[in-house]
Amino acid sequence: MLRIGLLGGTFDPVHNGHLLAAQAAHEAAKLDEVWFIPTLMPPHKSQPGADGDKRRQMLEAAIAGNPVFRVEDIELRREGTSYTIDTVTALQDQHPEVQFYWIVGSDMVSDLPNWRKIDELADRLSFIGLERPDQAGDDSLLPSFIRRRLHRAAMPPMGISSSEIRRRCKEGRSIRYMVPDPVLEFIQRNELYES
Ligand SMILES: Nc1ncnc2c1ncn2[C@@H]1O[C@H](COP(=O)(O)OP(=O)(O)OP(=O)(O)O)[C@@H](O)[C@H]1O
Ligand SMILES: O=C(O)c1ccc[n+]([C@@H]2O[C@H](COP(=O)([O-])O)[C@@H](O)[C@H]2O)c1
Repeated sequence: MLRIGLLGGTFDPVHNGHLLAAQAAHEAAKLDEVWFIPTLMPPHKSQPGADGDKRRQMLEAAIAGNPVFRVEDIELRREGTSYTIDTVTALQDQHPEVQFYWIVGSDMVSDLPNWRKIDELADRLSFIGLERPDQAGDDSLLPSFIRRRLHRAAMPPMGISSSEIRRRCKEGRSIRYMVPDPVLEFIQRNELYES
């Protein structure tokens, strides 16, 4: 059975922290592939700054050349709020032969109990929760049905966020080495995040 990790996010824009997170999950959980899933409308955030197609193009540019990374635009093609349960249900229907894992950043693990239909989601797949090697995540506060389905994967801390990148662009500061060069070129060419 193919083992595929799903990394959902706004990716506004994708940055090196996302790529390292995908790589760490790939290695720790012995995944065959990681699929990046850009949200159309994130459940717990304001609307993205860049439109879905531009965020998808930046992702494609970021992962080019890595045969085990792929962009899955299922949420961009579905109207309304991008709930993970809807995405996972659809992907499992389309790929019954695949074992899926949902990858979550260390800051997101404690939020899992608030996700839509989290009990059904935890029945459908396991989670890979990234954690800093020097700072183990405290899972004792999570409900046991989530804890049972949570695998931890160590990742060297990388203090980069999309909001920091957008802030830097607005201030005219450099984001070089925070995003892959093709993403930097795309942002500059399209004058993204300048206002
Ligand atoms: N630097 C990072 N290290 C590890 N995981 C990350 C990092 N940045 C984001 N993630 C994880 O990647 C997923 C998608 O994140 P998202 O697209 O919201 O990026 P973000 O940088 O957190 O964005 P924003 O700053 O706009 O909130 C989430 O699970 C998030 O926890
Ligand atoms: O389905 C939910 O209720 C839910 C609540 C919060 C976050 N998520 C998903 O988690 C991923 C990361 O979220 P975010 O807010 O960091 O972009 C993204 O794919 C979201 O759709 C999903």
